[in-house]
Amino acid sequence: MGQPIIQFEHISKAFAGQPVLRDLSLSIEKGEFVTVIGRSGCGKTTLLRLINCLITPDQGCVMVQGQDVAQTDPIALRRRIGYAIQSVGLFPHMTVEKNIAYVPSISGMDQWKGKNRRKLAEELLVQVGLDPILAGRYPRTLSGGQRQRVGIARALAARPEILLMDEPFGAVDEITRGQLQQEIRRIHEDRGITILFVTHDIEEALKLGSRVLILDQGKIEQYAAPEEILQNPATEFVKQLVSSCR
Ligand SMILES: Nc1ncnc2c1ncn2[C@@H]1O[C@H](COP(=O)(O)OP(=O)(O)OP(=O)(O)O)[C@@H](O)[C@H]1O
Repeated sequence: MGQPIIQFEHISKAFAGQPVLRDLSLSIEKGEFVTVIGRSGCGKTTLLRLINCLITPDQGCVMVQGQDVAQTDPIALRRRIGYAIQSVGLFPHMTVEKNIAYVPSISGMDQWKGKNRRKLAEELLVQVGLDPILAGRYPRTLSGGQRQRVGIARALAARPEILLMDEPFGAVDEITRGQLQQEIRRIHEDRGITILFVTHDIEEALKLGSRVLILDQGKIEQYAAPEEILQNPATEFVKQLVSSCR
């Protein structure tokens, strides 16, 4: 095992005096697919946003690829880390192609210049299971599921080594969700990318994760492979969480 790609070292974070994460330490190895689960408000989004420096810890540090994120230019850091969220946040005045090309373009990635841009955007659309013809459309003309997929394509465009996904499949129907799950699995396998994926659904967490991180009250209840969690739940909380999955 090499150096962890992401490390939380004694992280504490409170909002308005309310502790959200308490002295949390965690190492994530390169290439893992970590699913993050816990009750609403337990700090899942906070954990993700500490990685790309959208928020800063009160105590402790977060290391990404061996570098303390507090010492890293946050803009450069965010360009290296894909971020896909439930609300997607596509730019409404830009075509799908331009949305997807946005980060690579502002990062000065040469291969995204000129005619090649359409080709690369179309390739990404195909990877996330969409018809490449959508490249020329505007977000408002897409369905919710299509927008979700474009959001993932956009997060992947700059070929990040880390992809943060915050309930990316929360707003789609069950069939689309199943398809998106397969697609993200395939992308994970093909690219060898490290993924952190927040979900409310324990079955999804166990199905997708190479490791599952279970949080409660700002602490780690268990961080282990799905089989281990099912066979040896570390706490009463984990036992209850997985009780419906046996
Ligand atoms: N910017 C902020 N200002 C104040 N409080 C915040 C802020 N961000 C998060 N919180 C609070 O911190 C706690 C954890 O929030 P977080 O979004 O990390 O939870 P979560 O586990 O992702 O929740 P959910 O599953 O509902 O999305 C919540 O009580 C939330 O209200």
